[in-house]
Amino acid sequence: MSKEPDRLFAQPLAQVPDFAFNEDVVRVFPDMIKRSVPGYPTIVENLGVLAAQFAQPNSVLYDLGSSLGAVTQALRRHVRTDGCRVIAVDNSSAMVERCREYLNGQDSMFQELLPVEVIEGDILALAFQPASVVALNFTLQFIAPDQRTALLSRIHQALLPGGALILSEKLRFNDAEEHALLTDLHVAFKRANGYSELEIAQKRSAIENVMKPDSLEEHRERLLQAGFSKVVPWFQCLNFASLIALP
Ligand SMILES: C[S@@+](CC[C@H](N)C(=O)[O-])C[C@H]1O[C@@H](n2cnc3c(N)ncnc32)[C@H](O)[C@@H]1O
Ligand SMILES: O=C(O)C(=O)C[C@]1(C(=O)O)C=C[C@@H](O)C=C1
Repeated sequence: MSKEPDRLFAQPLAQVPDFAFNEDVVRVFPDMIKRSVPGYPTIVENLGVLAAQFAQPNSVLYDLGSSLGAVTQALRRHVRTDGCRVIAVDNSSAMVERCREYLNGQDSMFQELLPVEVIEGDILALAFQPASVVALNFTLQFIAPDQRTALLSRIHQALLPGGALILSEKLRFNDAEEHALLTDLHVAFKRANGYSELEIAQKRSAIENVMKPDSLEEHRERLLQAGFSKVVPWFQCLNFASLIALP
């Protein structure tokens, strides 16, 4: 994985462009996401552990919005169920290209990994195959809010009995005091990871038009509306959380 440090927002920008998963972001993404998302390494590794509990024989495990394939690699490290294969999907060609390189690297280091296919495409236009595990790891927040229920319904329809959707997101909070406290603590987390006030401020304005977090209550309601029977939060660190949704 690239070790290049994220300095994308370190210099003052006359106008901060909307955040995009382009080649510049791809180069620094492993560093960016680890220093920006509290609990990210724990979520990714345990997503593999959880997936191993829900994986059903001869089914697909989806990594939707796979970026560089961190979740796909964790699935391949942990799932041993017969006949499973991973399908990773991302609509950023820069991400997909680098993801394929990293997965080739994983293939050359380990034997008997689950087969994987990386698709460059829009998850909103995907024809889902019967799946036992679907991971949306910090991806739904980048989908237009009015498209989210339809996507989750289609995922629900594809899920096999015994399977699960694992959904990780940045959260907002309906209680203003809770929202302010956890937002401040997230800024402190970024500062402690070496980001300057300028970097934090410019990143915030880059993502505010493209990334729309929901509250835990909104997620729960929407998942139930999409047909899921049970929603179980399994991880929260500051304003970032991960949920298991059962079909
Ligand atoms: C924050 S990143 C996901 C991080 C990744 N899952 C991980 O755990 O390392 C969000 C990803 O979703 C992808 N994405 C956003 N909208 C998408 C869409 N409609 N279809 C496919 N991928 C999408 C972006 O290109 C980006 O790579
Ligand atoms: O809230 C932030 O500042 C973030 O950086 C969050 C977040 C995310 O949750 O995906 C946004 C964009 C980058 O992909 C990395 C992290």
